[in-house]
Amino acid sequence: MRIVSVKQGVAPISSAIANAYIDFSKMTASIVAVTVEGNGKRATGYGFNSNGRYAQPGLLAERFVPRLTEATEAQVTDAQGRLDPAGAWAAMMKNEKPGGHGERSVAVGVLDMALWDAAAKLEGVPLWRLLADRYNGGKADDAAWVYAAGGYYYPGKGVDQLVEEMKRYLGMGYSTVKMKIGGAPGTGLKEALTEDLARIEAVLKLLGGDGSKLCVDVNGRFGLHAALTYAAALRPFNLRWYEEPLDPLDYSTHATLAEHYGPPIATGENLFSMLDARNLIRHGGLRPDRDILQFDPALSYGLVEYLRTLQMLVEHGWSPRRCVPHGGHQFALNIAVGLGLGGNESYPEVFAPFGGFADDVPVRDSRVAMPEVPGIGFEAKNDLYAVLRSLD
Ligand SMILES: O=C([O-])CC(=O)C(=O)O
Ligand SMILES: [Mg+2]
Repeated sequence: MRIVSVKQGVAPISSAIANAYIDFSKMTASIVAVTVEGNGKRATGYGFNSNGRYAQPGLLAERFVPRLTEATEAQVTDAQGRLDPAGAWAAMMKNEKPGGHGERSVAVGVLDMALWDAAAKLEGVPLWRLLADRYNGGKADDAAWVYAAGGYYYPGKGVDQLVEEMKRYLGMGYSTVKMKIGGAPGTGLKEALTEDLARIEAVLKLLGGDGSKLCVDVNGRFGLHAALTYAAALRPFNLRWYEEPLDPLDYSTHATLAEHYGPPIATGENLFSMLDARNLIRHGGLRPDRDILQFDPALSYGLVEYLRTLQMLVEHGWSPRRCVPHGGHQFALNIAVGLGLGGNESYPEVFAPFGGFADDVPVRDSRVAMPEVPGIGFEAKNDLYAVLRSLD
C-alpha cells in the first residue's frame, strides 16, 4: 500500500449557538482527503474533526501530513497486504512525546478517519462491517441507538422555543433528547438553577414526565459546589444522564459527585487519549453499571486510539455498551454499530454538514440503521460529500 496524496482544507461550522462554556461563532473544522493505492486498487478516504475543537491546519501541514506522505509502504501495509491505519498512525506519531495531548489528537484524528474510510473502500465494504469482522467476531448491530442533542442557548431563545425544538426532535423519530444547562448569563448559582429548573420542567412535561428521556449537559462549567447543588435538585427527575458537570480532567471531583448523585453521569468528550480515559476510569469514581463514556474518536487520535481505549475499558470491567460517543458523525456511528457500543449522539439541527447521517436513513424509535455504502458512507450524505469533494 502506498499513500499517493494527502490534501487538507478548512471548512466553517460556525453558528450563533452557545453552550455553558463556549459559543460557536468562529468554529471551524479541518477536512482531509487521503488517496491510497495498492493491490491494483486506488481509493480516496475523507476525514474531518467534529465540533468543539477548531481546525488544525498548522499541525497538519507542519507535522502530520508530511509524516504520513513520507511513510514507507512497509509502514502502512499490514501482514495481509492491506492498508494498515495503525501502522500509518505510528508513522504520524514518530517524534511526539507522551502526555500533554493538546490538539495534535485532533489533527491525527482527522487523518485517521480518512485512512479508515480508505481502508474500507479498498475492501469494498462499509466501515461498520470491516470493524465487526476484524474486531467483533463478525457481529454488527442492526442499528444504533441515537438521541437528539440540542437545546443550545441562542440569542432571544426562551422556554417556548426550547420546547418547540424538542417537539421537532420527537417528530423526527427520536425519543431521547439533550439540552444545555448551566449557561444562564451573568446570574448567580441560585438564579441559574431556578432558570434551569423551569427549562428542564418544561421539557420534561413534553416528555410525559419521563426523566429517562432527557439528558442535560453542563459542558464542564461547574465546580464541585455548583455540581453538587445542581445534583441535589436534579436527582428527583431521574434523568437519563447528567453530562460534563465538572472540568473533564478533574477526576477526583467526579468521584465526589458520584458519591452523592445516584443517577447516571456522562463525560469524556474532552478526553483525548486512552491514557486520559484510563485516568478517568481509575480515579473518577464512575460506575460501570450506569455511567456513560463519551470519548469522540474524531477528536482523540482516531479509531486506532479508540480501539486501545475500548481494550482498556474491558480490562477495567467496563462494557463497550457504556460508550456513547460525542460528535454526531458517521464515523462514530459506524464504530457504534460495528463494535457494539451503547449508541451515538445525533445533532438534528446543529453542526451541519458534519453532524448527521446518511440521507434516506430515517430515525425510527430513536434508532438508525446503516447503509450498505463502502467506507464511512460520506457518499450517501450529499451536503457533507459536497464539502469533502471540494478537496479533489
Ligand atoms: O456543545 C458542545 O460543545 C457539544 C457537546 O457538548 C455535546 O455534543 O455533547
Ligand atoms: Mg457534551
